[in-house]
Amino acid sequence: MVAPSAAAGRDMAPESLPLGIIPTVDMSAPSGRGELARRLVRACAERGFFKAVNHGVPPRVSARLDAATSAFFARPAPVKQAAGPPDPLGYGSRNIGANGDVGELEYLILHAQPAAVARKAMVIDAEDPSRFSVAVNEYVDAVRRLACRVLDLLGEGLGLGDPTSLSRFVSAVVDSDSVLRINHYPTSSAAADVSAKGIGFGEHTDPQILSLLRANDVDGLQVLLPDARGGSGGDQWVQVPADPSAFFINVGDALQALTNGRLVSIRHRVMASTTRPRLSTIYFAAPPLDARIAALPETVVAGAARRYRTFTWAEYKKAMYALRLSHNRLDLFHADASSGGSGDKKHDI
Ligand SMILES: C=C1C[C@]23C[C@@]1(O)CC[C@H]2[C@@]12CC[C@H](O)[C@@](C)(C(=O)O1)[C@H]2[C@@H]3C(=O)O
Ligand SMILES: O=C(O)CCC(=O)C(=O)O
Ligand SMILES: [Fe+2]
Repeated sequence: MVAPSAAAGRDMAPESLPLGIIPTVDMSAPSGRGELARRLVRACAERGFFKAVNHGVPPRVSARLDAATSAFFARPAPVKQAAGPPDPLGYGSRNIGANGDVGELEYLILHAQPAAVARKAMVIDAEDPSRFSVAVNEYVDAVRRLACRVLDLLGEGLGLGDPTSLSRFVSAVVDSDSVLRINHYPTSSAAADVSAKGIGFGEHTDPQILSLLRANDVDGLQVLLPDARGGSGGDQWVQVPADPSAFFINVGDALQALTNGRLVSIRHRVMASTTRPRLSTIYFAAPPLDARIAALPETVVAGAARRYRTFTWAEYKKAMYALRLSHNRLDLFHADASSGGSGDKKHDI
């Protein structure tokens, strides 16, 4: 499918979003907190995705992390391989997950928790492990704060009785199951293995609550937007123009379930660049393993059915690791799906 270019993002107008426009949200709230909360809800309900500017993560914190991760990817292959294979955390190359997915990239997945980062840093930067740990922990702190702020605003915009109900899932430091992933896409060449077919990272939704992505100035990220005309043209892959100063934030499967489908987990992918390498860093804000994921009562419209059965994050992860990248894994937890279903076929939205 050919990817049309998205129009340059602008701060959103109050009416509904034109197709192809990447919603851009100014997190400094020039129009007030209430308006910011409404804009975030609309972006996450209509697109499942937005570009955050003036987000408050200090540029020096991002620059320090980028320097540390770029230095790692520049090291000889055997040094990098010592931090792998991904189990599922650690260094990996070309293989994504354990079920046969491949992409034109190498990556590092870290448990976003200080003790785990310190252990991995001993292999990643044996010369000065604390240099790596400090860069990662500072970044994780800043981006976790941003995730909580977005979730609190979404809680307000959704009219939750306790607006912190969403951020509380991801605010823990020690019990956190959040992960930091750094993807390095070298330039793809004609000689690249045909099995990856120019795909940097194949289409998927993110399983967690919220994903916060920052990348260098190399394009490649695409999001799948629904056909506005309602049928004939089909969904469209839309290119997201690169902006290294912004965060691209998307709803994950768990947040879709927590809001009974009101906020949507968007499908996205990365196309490999033929000209310059892409470096992206994604913080996946996740609940603790024993957290119960069930639609918050305020998101279940009166008389409507609950779309998903209750599950723990550990249960969801088990299912996710057993499946291919492109699988629509939330379907397995649909209330109508086999066991555990309510039998009520009515949909609330
Ligand atoms: C094929 C897979 C890779 C993945 C685990 C999975 O079995 C299905 C979900 C994939 C994904 C996508 C978002 C994140 O990049 C990721 C770290 C995650 O949490 O789910 C990856 C997993 C991975 O690469 O291990
Ligand atoms: O590397 C990117 O830009 C996005 C990758 C992605 O979607 C992911 O790792 O889940
Ligand atoms: Fe993703």
